[in-house]
Amino acid sequence: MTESFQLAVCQNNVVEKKAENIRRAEDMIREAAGMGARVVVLPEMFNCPYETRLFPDYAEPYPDGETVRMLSRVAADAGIVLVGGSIPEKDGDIVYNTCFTFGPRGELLGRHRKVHLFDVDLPNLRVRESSTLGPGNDVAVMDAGFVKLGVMICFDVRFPELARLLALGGIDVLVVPAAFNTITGPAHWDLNMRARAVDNQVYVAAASPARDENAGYVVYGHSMVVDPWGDTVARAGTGEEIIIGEIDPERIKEVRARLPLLAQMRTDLYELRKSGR
Ligand SMILES: NC(=O)CCC(=O)C(=O)O
Repeated sequence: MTESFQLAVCQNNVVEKKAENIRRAEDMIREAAGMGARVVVLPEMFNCPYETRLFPDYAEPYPDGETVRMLSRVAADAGIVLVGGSIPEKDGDIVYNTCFTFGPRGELLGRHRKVHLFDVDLPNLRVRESSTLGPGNDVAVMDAGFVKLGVMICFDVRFPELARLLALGGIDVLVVPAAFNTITGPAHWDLNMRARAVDNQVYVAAASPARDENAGYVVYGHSMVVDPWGDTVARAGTGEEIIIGEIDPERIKEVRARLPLLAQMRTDLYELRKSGR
């Protein structure tokens, strides 16, 4: 990465009607591009209420789905890199929680299927993503020319090994489309985003949907951009909002020069193995 640029995170409301979610996302992406953003990020399941039983009904295939067509078209119209949050993606008999990223000509830069499914038992909150979703099996660095990006979807962010693989692959920004909730959010949202930034000395851009107190699953909100030192560059409230953070290559260089963590790894003692799949 050689030059600074503006990155925007869109924290959109998600309602029951899929078409309305797609329309709202398009409006916010165009607004963010108009504010000068070169990279725009959407949240996890931005076109679908976050309820596991609904994922198959909202699922669509690539490249013929209405949501992915909109993402590609708007990325090209606005000339931006668009990290399309995530949507339920249908491939054969399996539904994945998938992030599609498009480049400034509307080309597909990469696809990340959520690797770690959110199967948890929390106080008053039991979630089994695996009841309707299959896990992804790939880790990919996306090279957009002026920046290298890696994507982890929500629960993925709790697995530092995946972030480290992406950092070793040379990413500048770790993008986390997410939908934490009002139980884990206050405890662990900022902590995880800042920790992944500090561990790997990269920027982290975390995107949440806006909060709806009447939803079956109440999301945390507070989308944020964190710099490689762990400082919060921008942070949303809980409502619908666009936040913008500057991504500066000099900041990455400075932090890595002061604390050369990646260069000081004891790979003679430990090793991360990429799966053979
Ligand atoms: N959608 C998710 O993966 C939620 C993850 C979450 O809330 C967490 O605390 O982790």
